[in-house]
Amino acid sequence: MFSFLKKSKSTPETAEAVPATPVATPAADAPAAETPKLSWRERLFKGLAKTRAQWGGKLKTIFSRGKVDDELLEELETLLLTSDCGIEATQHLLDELKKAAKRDKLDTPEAIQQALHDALLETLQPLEQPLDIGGHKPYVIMIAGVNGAGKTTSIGKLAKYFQNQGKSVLLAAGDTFRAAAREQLETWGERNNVTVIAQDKGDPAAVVFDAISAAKARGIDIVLADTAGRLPTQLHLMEEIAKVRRVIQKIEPSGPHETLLVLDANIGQNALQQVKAFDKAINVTGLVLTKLDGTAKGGVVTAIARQCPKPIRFIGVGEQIDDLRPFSAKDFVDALFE
Ligand SMILES: Nc1nc2c(ncn2[C@@H]2O[C@H](COP(=O)(O)OP(=O)(O)OP(=O)(O)O)[C@@H](O)[C@H]2O)c(=O)[nH]1
Repeated sequence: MFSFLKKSKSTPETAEAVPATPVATPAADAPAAETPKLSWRERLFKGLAKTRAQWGGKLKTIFSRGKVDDELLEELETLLLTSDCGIEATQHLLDELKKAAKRDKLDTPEAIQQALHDALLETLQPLEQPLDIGGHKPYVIMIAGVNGAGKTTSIGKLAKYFQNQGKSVLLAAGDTFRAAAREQLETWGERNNVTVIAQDKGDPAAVVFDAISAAKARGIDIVLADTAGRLPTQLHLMEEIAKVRRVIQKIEPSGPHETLLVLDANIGQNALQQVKAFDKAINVTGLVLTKLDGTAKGGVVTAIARQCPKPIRFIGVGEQIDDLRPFSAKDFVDALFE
């Protein structure tokens, strides 16, 4: 019933190989079946509980004064900084609040809270740019990030997400460094009933090259290419991933059509360095922010918005297959204030 394909160097890919039959099966939902099904908004709300807990009570106390004075601004500054908003975004939000207070003569806790809500929303809105996968077939998405950021898991979730939109997907197991990553991807592929192109050992660029050839031969809509985790300080590995990108361009000159950097939200402010370093090496076009459920550092999205604005294509708020969705600034901000 599954059609994933494990490929080795000695068995070159051909168009006649096992055809992909990318149809979601009930098995794709198996891990989620034991828990009650929550809507995405409910899961987002639950996922952001830690960040909200950090804000919630404190915001009420801070805003209870009912006027925007120096003391309020100082307390709010501390709260925003401890939520990992970063200095630049914190200053921006405080300035916006001061402006609104003057303009609209804010004099109730509710009005001040609403003004902060609106300033946050305005700051994050530009990052809401959903991925448009039209225009190229196959649409090649390269996934990068540091070790353990959630790349392989996100690929599994994305495969399901795209299948639900009626798209066929092929996975490239470009993490040839960690054997378990390949196995993990194959498990995800099996669950989602999609082909996985893998090699036991070898060159990640070659795996991705083969995967794109296979996708072209089979008329697949989307290639999701995994890569091994690496730190921006490991220069030889950054060069390796830059090579993967160059090799993609050899077989698909317009690709990769999206280069996603996966960031673990727990790293807070370090996210900024990672975006800058990966962007330099592989021209990052979008972000996936994972593990927002495990952190009180959700404020890092505002730091990203102000200091290295890249579209946040998806956010992850849990380990289940449905726990990754496109970023909606309004849903995100609402979930922080509800
Ligand atoms: N709670 C939570 N856990 C997540 C989320 N996304 C990924 N994880 C978990 O994070 C861990 C690491 O995920 P992987 O997908 O293996 O990370 P990776 O980036 O592929 O790791 P390497 O291959 O070692 O670089 C796994 O236990 C995942 O289940 C999320 O949104 N929330």
